[in-house]
Amino acid sequence: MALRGPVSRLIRTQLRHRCQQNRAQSVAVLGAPFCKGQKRRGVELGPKVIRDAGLIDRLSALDYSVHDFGDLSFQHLEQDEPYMDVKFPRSVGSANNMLFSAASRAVGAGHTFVMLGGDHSLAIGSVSGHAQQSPDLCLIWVDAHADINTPMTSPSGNLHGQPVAFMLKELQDKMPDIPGFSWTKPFLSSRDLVYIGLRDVDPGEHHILKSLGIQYFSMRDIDRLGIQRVMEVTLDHLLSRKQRPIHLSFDIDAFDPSLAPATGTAVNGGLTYREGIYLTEEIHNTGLLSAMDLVEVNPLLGANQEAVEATASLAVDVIASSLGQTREGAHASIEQMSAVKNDTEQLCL
Ligand SMILES: NC(=[NH2+])NCCC[C@H](N)C(=O)O
Ligand SMILES: [Mn+2]
Ligand SMILES: [Mn+2]
Repeated sequence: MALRGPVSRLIRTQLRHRCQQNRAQSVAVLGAPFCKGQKRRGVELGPKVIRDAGLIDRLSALDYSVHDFGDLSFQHLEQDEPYMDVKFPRSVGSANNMLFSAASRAVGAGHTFVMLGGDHSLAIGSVSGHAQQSPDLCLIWVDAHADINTPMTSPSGNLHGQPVAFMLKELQDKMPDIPGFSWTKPFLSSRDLVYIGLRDVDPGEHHILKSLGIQYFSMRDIDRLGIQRVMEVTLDHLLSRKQRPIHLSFDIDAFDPSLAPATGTAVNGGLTYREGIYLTEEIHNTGLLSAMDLVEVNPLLGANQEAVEATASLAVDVIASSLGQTREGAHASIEQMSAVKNDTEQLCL
């Protein structure tokens, strides 16, 4: 029986809106094959192995329209002397400037933005590009490391250990003028950031975390509280005052090296598979994830092909789960089915 009259018209209008909302759900994937934020070759191959592990098909199966924008191509700079102890400042600055524009455009066009690294220095461009469109965003940083060194505190001079220092307003007067970074401006308050998974924090970083009162959950905290409580407190901390867009910056080395061996700065005692997936499921369930990074997959550092594939496939699982893949299965809603079949009789089911 076909539905007629004002009620059915109302239902059909609502269906159309739902359908349009669903269609508006689109993901932009962008590769950033870049390695100059650290010294080991191979992390620039991250986007390729993550795509080869089936990322695009997995996201398409989740009912998104997936826009794969390919990889950025970064220019090679011949002259890039260290500044203080900071390595490759101009290369890192210019790569991030490109990424900044791309991220801002993707988010501005209404996509959920997924950046495939590359090393973690790329979060400077990715998060600041996102913030350009969503100034009230909050940041969840999942990592064995805090990546909040300043050039003065960094033990290595590697910029992948420093991206958060470029973002925080509270660290503005601790940051020198580094060549290549004149385009950056701090945009994040320390209360809008939460770390999960820390277990290798440098003394200068520890001092910054404590003196700014940054909310963090080390692996020890996860042992004590359990991942469920950690996510509850994380989301409460970031969202209880107001609902706002989330940026998830996920370093694959947050996982235990037995699960993610192909990475440059592996640290024992990391997240289990189930903790990592629960964490991303909870972020998805907020409905507020607006951009994410998946960084530090380095296929040249796996002991063999199997190790590389395990790491890349874990990266795909993290992204898919952040974007709504569930462990309990799912079926299309009645609204979706009726919209697809263009048949309101489905409603009688
Ligand atoms: N994104 C990463 N994997 N960072 C590792 C950083 C290691 C160390 N804390 C440093 O600053 O050099
Ligand atoms: Mn790390
Ligand atoms: Mn990192």
